[in-house]
Amino acid sequence: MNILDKITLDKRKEVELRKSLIPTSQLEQSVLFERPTVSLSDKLRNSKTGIIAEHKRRSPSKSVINHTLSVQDVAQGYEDAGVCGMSVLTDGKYFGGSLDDLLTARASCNLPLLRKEFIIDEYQLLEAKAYGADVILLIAAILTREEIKKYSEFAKSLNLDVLLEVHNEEELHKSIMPSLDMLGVNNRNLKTFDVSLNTSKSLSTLIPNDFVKVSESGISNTEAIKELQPYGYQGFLIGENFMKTDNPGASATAFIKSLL
Ligand SMILES: O=C(O)c1ccccc1NCC(=O)[C@H](O)[C@H](O)COP(=O)(O)O
Repeated sequence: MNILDKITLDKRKEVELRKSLIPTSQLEQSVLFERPTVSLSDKLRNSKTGIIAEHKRRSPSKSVINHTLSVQDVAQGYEDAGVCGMSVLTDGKYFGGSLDDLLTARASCNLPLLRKEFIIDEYQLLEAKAYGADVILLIAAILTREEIKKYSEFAKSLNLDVLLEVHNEEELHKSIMPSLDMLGVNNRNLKTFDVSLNTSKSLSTLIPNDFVKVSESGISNTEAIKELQPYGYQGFLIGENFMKTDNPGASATAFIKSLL
C-alpha cells in the first residue's frame, strides 16, 4: 500500500468521527462562513514571484521539520515577506497539523489560505470554509473524475478557489475540467519521496493555459523558480525550505528579494 492509500484509509475513519462530533449545521454557523474569500489564483496571475509558503511541522518524508514555532509568527512572517498565499497542513497524524492551525493563521494574517488536506468528503470543504480557508486542494491520485467534479463544483459554490494536484500524465488527463482554478504538479515521487523538477517541466505543456500552473514540493532555491518560469509556472509551493529555518518569514523575505 502506498503512502496516499494509507493516509486516505485513516482519513475516511477520521472524517466519519468528525462528522459525528460537529454537525454540518454547526460549521455553517461559523462567522467565517460569511467572510468574503480572497482568490489565490488571481494573486498568482498578477505576481512576479508567485510564492505560496507552507506551514509544515513534519511529513511522511521528514519526521521533524519544525515543532517549535508558533503558527501566528509563521503567518505574520510570511505576510510581511510578501508571499502570495499560505498553505496550512491540517492533517494531524502524518503532518502534525490541525484545523486550529488554520484558524490561528486566519486570525494572524490576511493572506489567501490554502487548506492542505486529503479531501475525500464534502464535509471537509465545509470545515475549510468554517475555519477560514480561501482555497482547497484536491489530489487526483485519491479521487475519481466524478469526485473531482463534485468537490470542485461544491468548493466553487462556497467561493473557494480549487487547486488540483497531479503527479503524472494519467492523473492530469483524468482531471481537467472548468471548475478548477489552478493545476499543481507535485514534484515528489510518493513511492521513493525523491523530488525532481523534471515532473513539473514534462507535464507543463499538457496543462491548458486557462489554469494557473503551480509547481509543488522540493523547491529549495531561487534557481528552481527561474528554471520553472519559462515552462509557464506562476505559482510555487514551498514548505520545508522555509520551515526548516528558525525564522521562516525571514527566509521567505530573503528568497523573494533575490527573485526580484
Ligand atoms: O511532504 C511529504 O513528505 C508528503 C508525503 C506524502 C504526501 C504529501 C506530502 N507532502 C505534501 C506537500 O504537497 C508538500 O508539503 C508541499 O508541496 C511542500 O513541499 P516541500 O517544499 O518539499 O516541503
